Amino acid sequence: MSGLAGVTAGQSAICTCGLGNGLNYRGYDIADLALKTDFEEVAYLLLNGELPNKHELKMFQRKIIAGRELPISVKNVLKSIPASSHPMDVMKTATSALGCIEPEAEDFSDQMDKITRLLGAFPSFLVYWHHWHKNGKEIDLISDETTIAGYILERLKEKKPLDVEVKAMNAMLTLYAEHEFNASTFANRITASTLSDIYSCMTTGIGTLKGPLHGGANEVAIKFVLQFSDVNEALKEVDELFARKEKIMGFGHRVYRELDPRSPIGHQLADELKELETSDPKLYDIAAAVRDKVKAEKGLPDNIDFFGGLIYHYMEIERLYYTPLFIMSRAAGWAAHAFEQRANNRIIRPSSEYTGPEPREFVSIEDRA
Ligand SMILES: CC(=O)SCCNC(=O)CCNC(=O)[C@H](O)C(C)(C)COP(=O)(O)OP(=O)(O)OC[C@H]1O[C@@H](n2cnc3c(N)ncnc32)[C@H](O)[C@@H]1OP(=O)(O)O
Ligand SMILES: O=C([O-])CC(=O)C(=O)O
Repeated sequence: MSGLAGVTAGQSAICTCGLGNGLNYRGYDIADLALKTDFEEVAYLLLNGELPNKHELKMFQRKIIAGRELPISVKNVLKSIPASSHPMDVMKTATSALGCIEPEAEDFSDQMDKITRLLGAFPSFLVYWHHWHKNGKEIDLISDETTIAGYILERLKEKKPLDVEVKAMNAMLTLYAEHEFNASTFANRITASTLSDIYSCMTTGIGTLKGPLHGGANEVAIKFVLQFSDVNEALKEVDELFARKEKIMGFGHRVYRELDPRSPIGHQLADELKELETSDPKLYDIAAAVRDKVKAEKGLPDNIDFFGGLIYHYMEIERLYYTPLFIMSRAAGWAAHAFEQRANNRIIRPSSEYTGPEPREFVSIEDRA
C-alpha cells in the first residue's frame, strides 16, 4: 500500500481507467472523444454528465470566449511575475489572483460559471505573460476563435494555425482532460472535501501536476529525445540508463501496466505532425525506437507524456508550456471531481500507521544533554 497503490479511495461516476477499451469519460471511449469532438464538448461532458447538443455547445463556447479577457489587476500580477519563473508557477499565481478578484460564492451556487470563466482564462494567463515578457507587448486577449485549441495556438504563435495542428491540440486537450484518481485530481478532491473554494481546488491541482512524476514528465521526455542525433545513440543511452537503474520520463504508469490507451492516439498525431515542413521526422524515429526498446526489454509502456512532448515540439510550442497546456485541459476533470465531491461530501482524512518513538518523558531544555 506504499503510495496508496491498489487502494480504492472513493467512488466516482466520471471516468474509468482500464475498463472497456481502456479509458472512458462518462462511458464514452477516449478514441471517439479524442478524434471526433472538440475539447469543449468533452469539458461539457465531464462537467455536466452528458454530451451537449448544438445549442448547449454554442452557449458553453460563448461563455468560455467571454472568459478570455482578464481584469487589469490580474494583468498587472502577470506583468510583475519574472520572466524566469516556471510557467506552472505563473498559472498557479494568476489563478489565485483571479480568485481574489472574482471569488466563488460561499454556497458554491456559481461553481459552473466560475469553472467556465477559468476555462476561458487559463490560456489567457499564459499568452499574456508570454508576450509581455518575451516580446515586451500587451497582447489583445479578445478573439472570436471558437475553440480553446485554436485560441491557444493562434495567440501563442500569432499566426493562423494549420488544421492538422488544431486537430492535434484538440485531441491532446481531450486526452489529458480526465484520469480518475490521479495525484492532482485526488489532491484537488481533498481540497474540495474541506469545502474550500474552486480556485483553491485548481491551485492544489496545479501544484501537484507540476512534478516530473506526473504532468511535468512531458517536459523531461522531450528533452531526452532532443539530445540524440540518431536512433543508435538513443538506444545506447537507454542501455546506460537501464544499467544505472534510472527512470526514463514518459514510461510506466500506476494503472496501465500493459498499455496507456491514450498513447496510440498520441503516436498517430505525432506521425501526422512529423510531415510538417518545420518538423524533424528523425525525432519520431528516435522516440519510436526508444518506446519499442523500453517495452521489449523492461515491459514498460510509454505513457501519454512520452509522445505528448514530441507532439507539442512539432507544433513549435515552448517546452515549459507543455504542462500549463495540461492544466487548460485537466481543469475540466478537476472541477468535475470537485463538484462530485461537494455533492456527497465527507472530509477526506485517512489514517497513518505510526512508526515513531513510543510515548516518553518530556525533558526540559535545561536538563537536555
Ligand atoms: C499524465 C501522467 O501523469 S502519466 C505519468 C507520467 N510520469 C512519468 O512518466 C514519470 C516516470 N514514471 C514513473 O516514475 C512511474 O512509472 C510512475 C510514477 C508513473 C508510476 O509509479 P509506480 O506505480 O509507483 O511505479 P512502480 O515504481 O511500481 O514501477 C514498477 C517498476 O517499474 C520501474 N519503472 C517505473 N517507471 C519507470 C520508468 N519511467 N523508467 C524506468 N523504470 C521504471 C520501477 O523502477 C519499478 O521497478 P522495480 O519493480 O524493479 O522496482
Ligand atoms: O493517472 C495517473 O496516475 C497519471 C495520469 O496518467 C494522468 O493523470 O493523466
